[in-house]
Amino acid sequence: GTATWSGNPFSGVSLWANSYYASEVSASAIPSLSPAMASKAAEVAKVPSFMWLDTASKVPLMGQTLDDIRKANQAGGNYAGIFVVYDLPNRDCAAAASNGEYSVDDDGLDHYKAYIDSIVAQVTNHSDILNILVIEPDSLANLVTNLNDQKCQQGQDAYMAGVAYAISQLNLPNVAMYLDAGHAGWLGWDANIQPAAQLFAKVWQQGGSPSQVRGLATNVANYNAWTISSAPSYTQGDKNYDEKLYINALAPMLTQSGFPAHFIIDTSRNGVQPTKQNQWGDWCNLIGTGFGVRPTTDTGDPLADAFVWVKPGGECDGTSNSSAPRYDYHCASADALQPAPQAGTWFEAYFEQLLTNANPPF
Ligand SMILES: O=[N+]([O-])c1ccc(O[C@@H]2O[C@H](CO)[C@@H](O[C@@H]3O[C@H](CO)[C@@H](O[C@@H]4O[C@H](CO)[C@@H](O)[C@H](O)[C@H]4O)[C@H](O)[C@H]3O)[C@H](O)[C@H]2O)cc1
Ligand SMILES: [Mg+2]
Repeated sequence: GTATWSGNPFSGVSLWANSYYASEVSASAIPSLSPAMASKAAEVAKVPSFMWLDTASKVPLMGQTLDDIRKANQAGGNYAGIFVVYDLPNRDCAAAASNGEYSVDDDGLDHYKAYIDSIVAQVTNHSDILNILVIEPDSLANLVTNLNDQKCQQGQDAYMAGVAYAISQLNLPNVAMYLDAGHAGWLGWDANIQPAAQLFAKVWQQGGSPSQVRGLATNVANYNAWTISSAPSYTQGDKNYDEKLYINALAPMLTQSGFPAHFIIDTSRNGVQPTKQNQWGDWCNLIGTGFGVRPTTDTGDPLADAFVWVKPGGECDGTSNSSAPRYDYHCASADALQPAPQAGTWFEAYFEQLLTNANPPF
């Protein structure tokens, strides 16, 4: 029958650890590790992390993953698929490291709609499986703080229309969605948080106030604590200096704007607190980080549906090679691990850093 959800979509399901990430670990990590570390690495591959659909050509891989899940569920499992929708035109507009395949200058919004349609087809062909989706990391957050950046300014309408299209088309019984909401260090500031709440509510309403949007995802591909006893120095006076403070400040503003939201928080790389950031805005391949709390619904906060691993630990944030395409200077900063390959490709030294520093340990 059709998979459905109500309340917390994470309650009562197991999350799927996809074979794409497991193959990255087994191909690139295991062979170069000591036997002791190799067996720990094999454990990491079993932790469910989100699969990023960062090109249209990745969508068939979503189908293969859903086929794997179907087999496991027919064998008695109750697995949900976990995917990131991530292909807006002018993607990652304020940075260079994760720019995508589509541009507003080249019919990007039409290409994006076709990309969304292909995801809808996969979800529809697997209506027996629950899909939990994070929608477009860094997109709306960039519209809050970076409209001074030309690529963000030019992409603004496509971001709004693209996200509205995505949530209206994916408003299906076997889908639960969380819009990306940056993180405490990005939007938690007094100057940013209210405009952010209004923007999230506006996009949700422009998408038809879809029932299958459960709320927002925070800290995606970032390193903030869920909760920390005192404000680290790099938080520079932002009263929302961790993700728990951020979502508890944001939630009532969203409700006031007519958007009742719950949250998921990316804990894949926040195991070491405080971080070693020189600046809170240092987002690329941060040194000294570790895998954080494993995915769970046991968050201790009614606003937080789950801690999840959205960023697959070991996949790079961006190249440190200044002569390479998509080079972003943040990836050559003093607190960024170098040398680093292209965004999304395997970064073995980073994986080993995360594993060595994991908290809780493997
Ligand atoms: O003292 N004060 O009162 C005060 C007030 C306001 C201040 O300004 C705030 O400062 C913040 C930094 O502290 C800025 O936050 C950074 O913004 C960047 C985008 O511009 C984000 O980068 C993205 O990160 C993603 C992964 O998270 C990457 O996937 C993506 O590629 C990458 O582009 C950083 O995370 C995020 O930390 C805010 O914009 C800025 O408004 C500062 C001080
Ligand atoms: Mg990125």
